[in-house]
Amino acid sequence: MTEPIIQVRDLRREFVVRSPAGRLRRARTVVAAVDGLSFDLAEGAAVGYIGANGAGKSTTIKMLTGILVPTEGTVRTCGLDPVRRRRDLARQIGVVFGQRSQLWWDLPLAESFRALAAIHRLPEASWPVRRDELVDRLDLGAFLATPVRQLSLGQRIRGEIAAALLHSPRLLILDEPTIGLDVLSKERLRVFLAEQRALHGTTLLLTTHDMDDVQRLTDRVLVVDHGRLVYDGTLPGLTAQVGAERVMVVDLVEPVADLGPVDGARRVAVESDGLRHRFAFTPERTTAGAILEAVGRRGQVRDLAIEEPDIEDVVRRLYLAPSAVRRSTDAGPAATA
Ligand SMILES: Nc1ncnc2c1ncn2[C@@H]1O[C@H](COP(=O)(O)OP(=O)(O)OP(=O)(O)O)[C@@H](O)[C@H]1O
Repeated sequence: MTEPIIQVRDLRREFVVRSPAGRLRRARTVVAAVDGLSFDLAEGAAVGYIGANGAGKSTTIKMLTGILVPTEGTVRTCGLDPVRRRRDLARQIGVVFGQRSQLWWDLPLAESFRALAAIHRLPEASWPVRRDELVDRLDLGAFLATPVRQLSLGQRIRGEIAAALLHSPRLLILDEPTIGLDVLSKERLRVFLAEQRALHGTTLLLTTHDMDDVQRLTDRVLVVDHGRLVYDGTLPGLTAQVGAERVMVVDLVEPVADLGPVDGARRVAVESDGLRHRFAFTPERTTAGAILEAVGRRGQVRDLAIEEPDIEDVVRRLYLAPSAVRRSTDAGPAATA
């Protein structure tokens, strides 16, 4: 069997936090941001790493990429110890932190790409081809001469992703890549990432608070809570386990005040004087197709959309029922309880 591209065993990272205790004294508390984490990622996988604020996601990613030293446990990324072999690892991975730039703030984007090509020692004969592909697919042509600090958030994130993929890494790690982007920019980014994965087989590890990112881009979900893994499995498995509902939004051509009961679905709202109807459902009870068929018998459907449950809501439900969820449905090491 080939070695996992990421292997994490009993990983722990502590931080010392000092807080005021009385007028002159400061109390010293040790916080375990990551607390006994174990998992494997196979090459080619696409994994969503999710959890509430402060759950330990960024700390894990920093250890996977060699930025932070673990307090205990082991990490191997691309078969390497990330701290000792950080330079070698940098040639095999691409990392994007949505809220922090890795580009040169005062350099035009094109110069940042050139600098990265030099750092990674990419062959002069081939790297411009890759750059042009990325510039084309990410629609960056108009901004190549613009200093990074003058780019909009959406333009900058596209630039960051192009920079992270310039050296065709085996593993792409994205920390909140769509944060702050508008709906259209998010969508374009997801299409691009899915396409890159299909073309190059790049392994993807993604932290996000956006359920649509997870749904569109990943096939496995790891949920972390207080630095511990509390779920390892598929997204449908996770939403089913916590009973989270999807919502189907149906717009009609002509208003209908009451569409009547729809088997397996719960009517959430009727809006715009009967033009828009919302139905909540779980895949165990019915399907989007069955709801559409039932609605179509009573009115003419103009448009529809499915709203996924909110990640924060799913995670909250998961935390509320911890005993039910501490299991692993994927191959590989069981989630640590
Ligand atoms: N340098 C640090 N010093 C002290 N505490 C830290 C440090 N970095 C992280 N922490 C703490 O560790 C915990 C985990 O933080 P981390 O940033 O990994 O969470 P996260 O899951 O990425 O959160 P978010 O979704 O808000 O980005 C938090 O309680 C945080 O306050």
